[in-house]
Amino acid sequence: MSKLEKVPATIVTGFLGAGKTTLVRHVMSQAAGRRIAIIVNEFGSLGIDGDLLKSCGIPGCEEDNIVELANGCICCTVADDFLPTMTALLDRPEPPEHILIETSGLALPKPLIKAFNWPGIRSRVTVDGVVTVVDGPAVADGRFADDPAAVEAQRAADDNLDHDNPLAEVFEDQLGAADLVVLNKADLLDEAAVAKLRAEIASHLPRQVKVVAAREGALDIAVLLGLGAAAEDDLAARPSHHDGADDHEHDDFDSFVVPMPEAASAEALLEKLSKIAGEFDILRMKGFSSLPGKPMRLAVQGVGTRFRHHFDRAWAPGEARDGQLVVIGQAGLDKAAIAAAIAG
Ligand SMILES: Nc1nc2c(ncn2[C@@H]2O[C@H](COP(=O)(O)OP(=O)(O)OP(=O)(O)O)[C@@H](O)[C@H]2O)c(=O)[nH]1
Repeated sequence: MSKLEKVPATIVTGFLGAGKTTLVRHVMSQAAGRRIAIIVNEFGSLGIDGDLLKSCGIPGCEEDNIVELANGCICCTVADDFLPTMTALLDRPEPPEHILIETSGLALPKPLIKAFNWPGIRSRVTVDGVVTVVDGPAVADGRFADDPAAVEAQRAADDNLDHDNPLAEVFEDQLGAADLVVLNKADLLDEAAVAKLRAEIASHLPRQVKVVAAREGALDIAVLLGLGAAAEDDLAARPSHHDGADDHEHDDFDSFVVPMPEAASAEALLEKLSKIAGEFDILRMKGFSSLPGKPMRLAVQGVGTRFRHHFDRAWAPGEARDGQLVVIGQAGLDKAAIAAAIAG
């Protein structure tokens, strides 16, 4: 790459648990020696996504290549966190050939795209494309849908209101910014459901954007990278519910960390967590636990009531085998009751 060429950056966005980290891992598995740096941003404070990437064993996912921004959503911390991080990456003796930015599941992509117009980086890096990952089954379950009666009632009081569901707003902002939509978790959907979801997603897209179905974010790197969108030059085509607003808040959502006791088995733990997720309508849980006598750490992931686990790495000698779990949901979660249920 000549010094005059801008480094392309791909923004991977999508709601909590849609499969962004899984997709990033898949891209890295196809890097074939290409120098790809990853910036990963999380809403929860444990830095789990970064940890899972670093321990995945794929060449390129070494610690040096991954920068974690765990200080809230990237859309609100662009000036403090994102820009210095970007500058530091570009100033490396061997700058990355491509940069992947995984936003938090609650981040609005537009302020991040706008940041690429800042004088310090505008001439050095460009948004190659915004890839929006969609959790197919969650959309099919109506997670992002409004209650039409509630919207009508609230609209009577507020002309500007267009959603009663805060998830719907984040979902639309993420689709509004997309250059490519990945309809993920197709393994959990039949053909008719995929066709219906394509139509539903298209109804939220402000312009013609390709929608590709995927399992585990497994798409060819040539489909995902090299879109050449220069999204920072094209902001008007990417509507946001927060256009015109100087600032926005994430106070519709809440996140906290609770200790997770040692469980008898992975199956028993997952069954218990899934029940709690349903009971308290929790959106996302992820964390680590220890099993008696097992040398490996158990990583657990929940999206709604759907859970998965794997053993991610050995506990280090002398390391406290303390389990921890990040819980994310809509504001007003009963933290004490959830912590008690997990401890019980
Ligand atoms: N069944 C199924 N599960 C998937 C698929 N892709 C990802 N998952 C699972 O969904 C869960 C969430 O995946 P992640 O890749 O961590 O999602 P994310 O969007 O990075 O999550 P956040 O960073 O918390 O917003 C994990 O348990 C994944 O294994 C898929 O295509 N099918």
